[in-house]
Amino acid sequence: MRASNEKIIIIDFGSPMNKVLTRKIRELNVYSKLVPPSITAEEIKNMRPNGIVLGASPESVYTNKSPKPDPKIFELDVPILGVCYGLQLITQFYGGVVDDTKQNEFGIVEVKADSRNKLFNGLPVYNTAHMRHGDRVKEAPPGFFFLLIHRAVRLLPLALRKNRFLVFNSIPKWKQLKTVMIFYGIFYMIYVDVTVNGR
Ligand SMILES: NC(=O)CC[C@H](N)C(=O)O
Repeated sequence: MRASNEKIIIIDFGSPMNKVLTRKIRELNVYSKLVPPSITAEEIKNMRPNGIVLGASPESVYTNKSPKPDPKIFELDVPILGVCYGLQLITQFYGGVVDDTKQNEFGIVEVKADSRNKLFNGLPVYNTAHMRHGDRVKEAPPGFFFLLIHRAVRLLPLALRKNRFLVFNSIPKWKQLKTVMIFYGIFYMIYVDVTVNGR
């Protein structure tokens, strides 16, 4: 496979999954770099990434001690993907509500996709995802909407906001996503091997 010139920056908020994510992106022949939350938007801009991933964390976004990125990253003209905690950060930043479900969930769950969206072209409507969380997105921010629904709790918004396209070289089994979309949050761990149709 030919290496692409693309570069993805992953902000590490403390979960070991962020290292897995970094490696998985590299396996797609896309350069990826894991950086601490203290990195500034200016520093990221100078790295000229094609996309930014806000990674997972054991912390909860609504506490004081939770790590936060430089809010100016949201002003950069770079697509952002939020995974888990990253999704919750985006939700909170844009005025949605994240709360505590008071029950930790760890393992495989069934999720239902909005099949009208091209992101899910060629994939079954019902799928499984690997989850590890205690919090949920209770209310999506204005302009965002849920694209993946957990059967029990609606905590899987893959939210569309702006037409900023993030292009990975290819995503095996998600090859339709040569165009992975926009500015969005995703709680669906496509990079975890145990996720059917994920990787
Ligand atoms: N996987 C995660 O990033 C979890 C985020 C957050 N700590 C939660 O419990 O929901």
